[in-house]
Amino acid sequence: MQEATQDIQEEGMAFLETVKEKLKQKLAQLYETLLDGQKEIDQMQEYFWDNYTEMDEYGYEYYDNQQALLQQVNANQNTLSMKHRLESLLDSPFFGRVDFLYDGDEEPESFYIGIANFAEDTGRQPLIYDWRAPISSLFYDYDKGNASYEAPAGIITGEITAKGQYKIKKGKIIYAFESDMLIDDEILKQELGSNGDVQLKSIIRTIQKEQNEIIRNTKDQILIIQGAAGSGKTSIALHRIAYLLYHDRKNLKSSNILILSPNSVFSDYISHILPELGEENIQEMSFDIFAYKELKEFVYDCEDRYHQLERQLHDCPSSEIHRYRYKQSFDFIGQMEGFLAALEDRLIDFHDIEWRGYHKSEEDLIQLFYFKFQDTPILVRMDAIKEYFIDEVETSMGRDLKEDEHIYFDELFDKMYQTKDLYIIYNWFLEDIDSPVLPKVSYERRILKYEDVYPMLYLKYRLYGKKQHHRIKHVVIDEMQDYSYLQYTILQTMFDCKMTILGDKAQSMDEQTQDVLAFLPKIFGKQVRKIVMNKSYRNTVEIAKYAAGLTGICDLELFDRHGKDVVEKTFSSVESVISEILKNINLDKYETAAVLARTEKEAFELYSLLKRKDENVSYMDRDTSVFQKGLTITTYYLAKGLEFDQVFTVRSDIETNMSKQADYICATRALHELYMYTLENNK
Ligand SMILES: Nc1ncnc2c1ncn2[C@@H]1O[C@H](COP(=O)(O)OP(=O)(O)OP(=O)(O)O)[C@@H](O)[C@H]1O
Repeated sequence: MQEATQDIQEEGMAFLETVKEKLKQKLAQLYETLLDGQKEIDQMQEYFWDNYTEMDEYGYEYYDNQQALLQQVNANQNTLSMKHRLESLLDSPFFGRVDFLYDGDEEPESFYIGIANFAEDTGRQPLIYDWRAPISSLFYDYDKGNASYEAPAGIITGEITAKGQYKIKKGKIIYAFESDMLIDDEILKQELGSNGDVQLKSIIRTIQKEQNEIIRNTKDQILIIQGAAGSGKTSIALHRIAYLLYHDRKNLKSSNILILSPNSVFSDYISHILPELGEENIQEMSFDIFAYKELKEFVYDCEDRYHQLERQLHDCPSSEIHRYRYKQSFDFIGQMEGFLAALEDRLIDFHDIEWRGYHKSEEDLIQLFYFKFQDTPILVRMDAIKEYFIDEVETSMGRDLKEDEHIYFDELFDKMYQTKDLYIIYNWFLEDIDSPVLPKVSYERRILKYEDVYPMLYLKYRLYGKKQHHRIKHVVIDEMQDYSYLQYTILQTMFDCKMTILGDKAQSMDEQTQDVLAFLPKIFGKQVRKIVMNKSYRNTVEIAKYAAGLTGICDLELFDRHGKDVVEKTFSSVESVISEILKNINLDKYETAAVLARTEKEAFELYSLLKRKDENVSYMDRDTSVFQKGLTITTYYLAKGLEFDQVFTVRSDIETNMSKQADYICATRALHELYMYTLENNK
């Protein structure tokens, strides 16, 4: 073992020098190309300005010049991103090595694995293999001994004769050793023991076997990952995207991927991973913001999920909570479908249409409406009939209609609808099912409660039709437990593509933990594959055990990293809590710490008090878009998905139905130290 490690070290060191040399040569070539490219751009611009006035009257020369310029700018951009990639390779060219003896060969070959492929020239065998290359799976999946990997040509078999792990920083080896295990636990412990960052880290050096299986899964249409807090779900989903982009460059671009993330801070927190892995960043969106934009035409503003949650945290009547839940359920969709089936008769008043001798009788219109155009959504069906009629008229007149004539026809056909206002139609429905109706107010005063946002969006899609988002080929849904049956139904109709859906039922924001796994197969059909991950990596054993005890989770596997015991303390005043936090906070040792409260009001009060003692604290609310280093004060629900070196949970001693989940979410945010503080009588 000693000897083997020495080989790995010495050969690694020699190889490092060779690779660095080649990387430097390649970079020097790139600098030249960049300079030439820039010169070319300058000359093109100069030529353009000198000759602008003389360019031909049809603009062909102008157009050609612009195109040439654009091409050169793009070429420079590509060279620039290649330069960035090679510079980061120069800093740390590889982290793994596998010596593989192909069946039938006499000598093993060494493969070095890094963040990206690097070959001296295109077409030559790589010196460094991208962690996503087929051969690299040997590094993650096997110990020394018999092994195989899936290459484009089929399964390749052989034997791993040696494996090495390296840490290289600024071009120097920090450590190198031979490891006959998958990924040495000591290395993982070091990675996990390091301080938290304001950005989620890339885990390519230490991806675990069960995680690798998910990252490299290209087969399943809908992949659902139910994973314990800190099991690496978000990391895996993002590494999976990087893997899919690498393997299907022809069909999949970063613009074809959409991440539905809970809020802007979370988007910021995960935003740098893909660029770090050599891919472009991808679109992220909160479903609530999307829904709000879709309904903007009918309502002035919409509440988001956090408004609803805050109401629940402030003891709103249970009837209201039941109504909210009911409005997101399967049964509610059924009721709405019943309403829709009978809506046509109530909504439309057919009558004859007459224009300059051209005529459509009521019977004709009914025929067209119920037969010819029956598949067109109701509120745009009259438009289809109008176009049909206009077509007949124009053919017969032998000319196109003028703009004012079109306006006349628009009004004529629109008048047959009682209303096209979704807000009013939704209110008819609420009346029908004996639910409290929305206030009958002008557009500027229409603020939609959260319970009505998705029902109204569903209604909109059924009455106006929905946009198919064909450009999107993969959707990632994080925090899956926080989406309702209705939301998944809408998502299923919007996106007919692959999905990675991940979450943890124990981290539900609602007081009822909902198991979305129970209904997702009903919505997405047989194409669903579910994977459960029970091993938690984020927290120390002490914190993970404490957190598991809060919710009664007993099937959790813990990674063996130890730290301080969890501190539980009760206080009689908020001032004493503040001084205890200030006593224990250690930002000399750590990077990030959080004070997590239950409600917005409580969080803001703690923030104001802490701010008086220390300028360097940040308050995070639902509009915050950047996660800062240092001390952050926020609510438990906004801290979901994030992690901090130290966590101070401040809760009142009044138990509510949501206390358990809130405590669990807070506790599992802590990497190294957890303090659970209780404030008596909420003072
Ligand atoms: N294989 C790994 N190597 C190194 N670190 C890892 C690995 N897997 C997970 N981690 C670390 O564990 C922590 C938790 O990961 P992540 O946030 O992806 O988990 P999660 O399951 O989404 O958590 P939660 O649901 O609690 O928000 C992160 O710090 C991540 O870097």
